[in-house]
Amino acid sequence: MMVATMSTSIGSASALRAPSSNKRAGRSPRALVCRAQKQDGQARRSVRSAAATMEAPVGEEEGFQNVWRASYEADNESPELTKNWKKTMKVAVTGAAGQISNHLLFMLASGEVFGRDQPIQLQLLGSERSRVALEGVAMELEDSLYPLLREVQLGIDPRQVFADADWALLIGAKPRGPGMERKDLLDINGQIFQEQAQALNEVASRDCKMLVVGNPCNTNALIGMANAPDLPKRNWHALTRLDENRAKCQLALKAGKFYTSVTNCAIWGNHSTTQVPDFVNAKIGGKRVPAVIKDTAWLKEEFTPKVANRGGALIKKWGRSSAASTAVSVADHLRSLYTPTPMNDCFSTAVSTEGNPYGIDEDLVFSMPCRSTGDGDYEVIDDFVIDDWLAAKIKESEAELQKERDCVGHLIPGATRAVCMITEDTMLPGEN
Ligand SMILES: NC(=O)c1ccc[n+]([C@@H]2O[C@H](COP(=O)([O-])OP(=O)(O)OC[C@H]3O[C@@H](n4cnc5c(N)ncnc54)[C@H](O)[C@@H]3O)[C@@H](O)[C@H]2O)c1
Repeated sequence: MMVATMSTSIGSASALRAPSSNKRAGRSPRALVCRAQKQDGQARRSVRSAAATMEAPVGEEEGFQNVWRASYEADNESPELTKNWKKTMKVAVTGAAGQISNHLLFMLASGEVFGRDQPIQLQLLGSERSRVALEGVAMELEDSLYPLLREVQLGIDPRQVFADADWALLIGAKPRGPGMERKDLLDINGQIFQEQAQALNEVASRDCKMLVVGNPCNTNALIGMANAPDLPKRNWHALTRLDENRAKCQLALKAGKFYTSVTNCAIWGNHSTTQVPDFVNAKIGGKRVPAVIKDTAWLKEEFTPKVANRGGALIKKWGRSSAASTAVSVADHLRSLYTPTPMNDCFSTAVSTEGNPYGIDEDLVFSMPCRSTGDGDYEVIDDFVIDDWLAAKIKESEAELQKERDCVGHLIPGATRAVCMITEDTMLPGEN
């Protein structure tokens, strides 16, 4: 039972206090701790529920300006529920007041992503513009009464919000504004990821894993890994699972099968219109796709662009970019890392190409077929067949990523090249 409602409004005058009788009355409440502080030494307030207040007075913690925390303390009421729970996982999410997060946060808190035995603490990063909206998000999380959600922190400073994070889901990024060229967007969002990576390098768990969703996600992840030298490069991912899911759906529709029969379906390359959905190695009902869908022209000329342009087609219909299916694909991505990959299957994730078995430039973040033993880590599968068609397509996506890398050389420590050759105004997924 919750004993206090939380007001996270910045500067709200009334401090909420739970009835002090709750603990003594033996109700063992799920105690709510709420702190709201105003920045720059202005008036601050700290609120605690009775259960917590009786144990210790609230102090003002250094470095917690701009951070609002709602902490659900274990109430010891149901030891049966919690006795097999794992250690709380700290999951930082950026762009937490945005569309994708609005779906994803609730999936994370419910346990359907990391498991019903995995309590989590959400550390939510917003931008200056979205800070009030973020408080609304926290209110909805609170009202959802998720037992596994142990704590929520809100803030706009990555150095505070990323503290000890086990996972950082980096969703927040700026959309392209009117008249903005693609190279400008690479620069603007690249700066966000440079700053956030530096913060992760300083304060996150040394095993922290990062998933970049904000576009252009491959290059943002490349900037991230270069600016976080103390975190393992292989822990950086960029999301291409949505593209994989879209490819599976189209193959299943064409074959007249249910999508669960589509396996081994990889996306190669950039999360952009040069991405390569791999029908050469994909299977339907255990058979190679070209043996099931014999229409090669469809596979090459319709399927491939349809998957690559799906985001844009969706915007035309709906007026905004995919959010729910993106959140689902983030959940799929995370689950794939914590579930052993079945034999003869794979999942797609864009990761460092260092040491890759396909001869791809070793200094990129490139989507490739991977498998996991279920421990959160992955390996790149090394025996995919690369025919001439696939090889040529992979080269195109590689060339695009090389150009993107050159455009953001100024954000990559030690980069040897920082000349932007992207003159054409190509689109990011979802923009067209
Ligand atoms: N990789 C993929 O498959 C995929 C799919 C869909 C969307 N995306 C990308 O995901 C990103 C987010 O999409 P959305 O629909 O949620 O957008 P959105 O505009 O609804 O939300 C983005 C949020 O991020 C916040 N933000 C901006 N800069 C920030 C910063 N520096 N720190 C923290 N927060 C910041 C904004 O205030 C906003 O609340 C976009 O870049 C989009 O292109 C990627």
